[in-house]
Amino acid sequence: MIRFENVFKKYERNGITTQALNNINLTIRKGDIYGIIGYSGAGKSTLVRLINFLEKPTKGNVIIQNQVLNQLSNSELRQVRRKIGMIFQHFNLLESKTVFENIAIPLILLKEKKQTIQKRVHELLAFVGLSEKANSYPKELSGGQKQRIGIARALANNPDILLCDEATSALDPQTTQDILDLIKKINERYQITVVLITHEMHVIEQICHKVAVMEKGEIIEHGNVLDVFGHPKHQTTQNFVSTVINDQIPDGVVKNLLALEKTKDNIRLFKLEFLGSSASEPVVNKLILQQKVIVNILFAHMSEIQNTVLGSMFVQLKGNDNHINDSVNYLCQHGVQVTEINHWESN
Ligand SMILES: Nc1ncnc2c1ncn2[C@@H]1O[C@H](COP(=O)(O)OP(=O)(O)OP(=O)(O)O)[C@@H](O)[C@H]1O
Repeated sequence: MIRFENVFKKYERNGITTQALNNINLTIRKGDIYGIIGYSGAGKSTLVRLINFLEKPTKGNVIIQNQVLNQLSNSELRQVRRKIGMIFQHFNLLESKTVFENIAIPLILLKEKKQTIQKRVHELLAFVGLSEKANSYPKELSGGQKQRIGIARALANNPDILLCDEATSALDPQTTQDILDLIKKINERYQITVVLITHEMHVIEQICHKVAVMEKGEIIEHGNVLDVFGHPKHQTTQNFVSTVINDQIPDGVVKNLLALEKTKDNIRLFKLEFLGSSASEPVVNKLILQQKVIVNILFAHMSEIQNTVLGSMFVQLKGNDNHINDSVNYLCQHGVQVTEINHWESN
C-alpha cells in the first residue's frame, strides 16, 4: 500500500517558489492500477517521484508498505527502491548497451551471479515478446519495442510497484494499446501495484481501476474510474471525461427542440443515463412497445469501462403529461437516471 499523508512539496529555484503539491492525502491499495491525470504542471510527476523518493516532501509523509520514507536510513531506502520499477515516456535506455545489457543493469547493480542474470533476462525478454532482440541496440528498435525493453528492465528485480510516467505518450494508438495490455497483464499476473500518470483520459479508461484528478498541486477528485466517469463533479474532470465520453448534443439542435417544445405542450426533452445492468436491459425498447408515449431518440452514446457499460441518451417523449410521467417512473424503476431538460445552458 502507498499512502500520502498531508504531503506538501515546494520547489525553490532562482528566488522563485513553486508549490508543486498542496496537502495531498491519497491511499493506493496493493494490486490497484491507479491513474493520476491532470494538465501539464498539475504536479503529477512530482507526486510519482515522491513514491521512489527521487523527490522528498517539504512537509508530510509518504508511506510505503507501512514504512515512512523520510524516517528510513539510506540502506533501508535502497531496499524500498529496489521493489519499485519505473518506466518513462522516452524509455531511458542506454544507447551504447544491447537490449540484454539494458535489462541486466538492475541485476548487475545487485551483484547477481552471471547465470542468474542470464536466466532472468531471457525470461523477461520472453515475457515482453522480444526474445529475438537480445543482441540488438536500442536504435534498432521501434518505440513500442523500446518501451517493452523499458518494462522488462523495470521488472528485473520483481518489483511490488510499477510507476509509469506518461509511458505511452510517445507511441501511436495501436502501440499504446499493446503497451497498456502488457501493463494490465503484469498487474494481473504478478499483482504488481501500478501507478500511472497521464494527461490522456483514454489511458485511464482502458486499464485503471482508480483515478485521481490533479489540478494546481491538489487532488480535486478521486475514486473508482466508473464513478468518476459516470458522475464527474469538478469542471476539469468533466473536461477530461468529455474527451472519451461524448454525451452532449449540439447546442443548436437542443435550442431548436426547446423552442418547438414551447409551441407543443406535450413534447418534453430528457437526458437518460445508464450504468451497468440498466444499460444492458432493453428498457427504452420496452417503453416504445408500450405505445403510451412516442419516443424520439435524438442522440446516444455507450462506453465500456471496467467491463461495465456506461451510456447516455437524449430523448423526446411525446404524449399527455400523465403518460410521460408514468414513462419516467418506469425508466427510474429500471435503474435509469432521468433528467428533464427545461432550459439549455451551452457548455
Ligand atoms: N525540479 C524542479 N524545480 C522547480 N520547479 C519544478 C521542478 N519540478 C517541477 N517543478 C514545477 O512544479 C510544478 C509541478 O510540476 P510537475 O512536473 O510535477 O507537473 P506535471 O503535472 O507532471 O506536468 P507535466 O505533465 O508537464 O509533466 C510545475 O509548476 C513545475 O514547473
